Amino acid sequence: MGKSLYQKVWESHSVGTLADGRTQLFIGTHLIHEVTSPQAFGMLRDLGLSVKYPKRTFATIDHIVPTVNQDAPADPLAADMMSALRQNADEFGITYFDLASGKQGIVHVVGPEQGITQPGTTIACGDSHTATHGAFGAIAFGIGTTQVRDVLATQTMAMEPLKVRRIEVNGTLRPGVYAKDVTLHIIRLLGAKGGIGYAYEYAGEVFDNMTMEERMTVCNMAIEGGARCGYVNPDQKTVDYLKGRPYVDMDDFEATASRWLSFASDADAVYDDIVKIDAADIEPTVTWGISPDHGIAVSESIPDPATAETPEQKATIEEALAYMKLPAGTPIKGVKIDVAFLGSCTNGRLSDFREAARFLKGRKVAEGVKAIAVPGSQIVAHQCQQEGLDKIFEEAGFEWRGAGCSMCLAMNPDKLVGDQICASSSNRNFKGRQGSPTGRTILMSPVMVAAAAVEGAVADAREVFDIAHAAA
Ligand SMILES: CC(C)[C@H](C(=O)O)[C@@H](O)C(=O)O
Ligand code: SF4
Repeated sequence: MGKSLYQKVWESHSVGTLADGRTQLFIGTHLIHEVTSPQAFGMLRDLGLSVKYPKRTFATIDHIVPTVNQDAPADPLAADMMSALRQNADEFGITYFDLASGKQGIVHVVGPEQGITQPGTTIACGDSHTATHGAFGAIAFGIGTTQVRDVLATQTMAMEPLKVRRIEVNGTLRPGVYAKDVTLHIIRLLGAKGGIGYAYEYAGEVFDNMTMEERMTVCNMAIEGGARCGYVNPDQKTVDYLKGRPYVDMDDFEATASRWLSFASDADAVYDDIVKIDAADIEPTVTWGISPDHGIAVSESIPDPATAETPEQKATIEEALAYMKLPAGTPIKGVKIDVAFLGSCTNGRLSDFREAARFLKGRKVAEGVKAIAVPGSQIVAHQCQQEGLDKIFEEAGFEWRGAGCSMCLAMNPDKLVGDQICASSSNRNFKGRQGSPTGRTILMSPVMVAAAAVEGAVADAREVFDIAHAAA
C-alpha cells in the first residue's frame, strides 16, 4: 500500500511516543518572528535552557514593522519587540534577517525565497499561516508560543497524527481566475472548519500547472479552511525553484533533488477523504462577510438570510451582514470600497505585483480610494523595483511601501479607519482584522484588488481589464 507525502514525512520525523500517546515529532526547520517568540525565549531563560539547534532556527521581523520609516517605529512597544528579537537572536546564535540584511520580510515569504523551505521536511513557526511552506511538499505547522518554546528547547514537538484529505482540482482555470480564487472557492465549498483534523493535499492538473508562488497562495489559506497544514507534492518545478537559493546545499544537488521528489505521494496512496473539483466551476471569488468561507463569485449576490436553509445559516448571515453593513440579496459587484491593499503572505510576491501591474499600467486609482502596495519582503521589493513595477503602481496612484505584514493584520501603523471597506489580497476578513474595530474586509485576488482600486468598487477584473483578450 502506497503512502501519502504526509505519512512519509510524519514517519521519517517521528522520534518517539509520549506517555499520553502523542508523537514526538522532529522539526527540521523553525521559523520565528517578533510576535510569538519573546515569551518563548523568556520561558527558555526561566528554565535555564538554550536553543537546541540554532542553525535550524531562522528569525525575521514582519508584523510590527512599519512600512514607512521602517527602522524607527513610533510605537514604543514595536520598538521593544524589535530589539527583543535582535537580542534573542544574538544571545542564542540564531540567523536573523533584520531590516539591514536586505532579506527581511514576512516569514512565509522569506523562508521559500532563501531556500530554507524544502520538500520532505517538517517546519514549525509561531504563526498560523505556516501552511504556506507546504507548497514545497513540506509539512508545515503553525504553533503557539508554548510550542515555540518546546521547539526552541528540543527541536521537537508533541502532536497527534492528522487525517489526509486529497483535494483534486482538474481541468483548466478560466482567464482571470487565479490561485487566490481557487483557495477561496475550496474554503467556500468545504467551510472554514471543514478541514479540522486534516492535512490537505492539493492535487490535480490545476496545482500541477501552478507556479510555486501560486501554490504558496493556495497552501497559505489551508488554515482558513480549518486544516492544520496543506501541501502540494514536490515536482520538477519545486526543484527548479529551489536550485541555487542561499540555503540549498548545492553539493550533489541531483541526489538532493531526487530525495526531495521521493517524498511525493505514491500513486496508490490511501486517503481519508477525496474531494474533486472542476476548475471550470471556479470564478473570480470575493468575500461578503466576516469569515474566509463567506465567499461568492463576483457575479453573484450577497446572501439573503431570508433564503437561508437552516436557522444557524440564517443567524450567521445576519451577523455578518450587520457587521459588513451590506444589503442582503444585492450584487456584490458595485459595493464601494475605501481602501485597496495589495500585499501579505498570501499575495505579496513578485508574480502578484507583476500581474496586477500588467493591468494597472496606464490606469488610475479611483478618486477617494487609498491604495497601498506592500511587497512581502525586501527581496520582492527589490525585484519589483528592478522591473519598474513600483513606478507603475505609483503612477496609478498606489503608495509603494516597505516590506511587512502591513494592513493584513495592522499590528503597525497601516490600519483602516472607522468602518472603511478594504479590497484586500490578504487571507482573513475577521471583524476588526485590519486595525479598526468596525473596519470591513473583502478578500480577493491581487488583480481583483487592482480592478476594485480603479473602479472604486468591487468589480469583475475580467470586465475592467478585458482579461480574456490581454496577452499573457
Ligand atoms: C500574529 C500572528 C501570531 C498571527 C497568526 O498566527 O497568524 C498573524 O500572523 C495572523 O495572520 O493572524
Ligand atoms: S501577512 Fe498577514 S497573515 Fe501573513 S503572517 Fe503577516 S499578519 Fe499573518
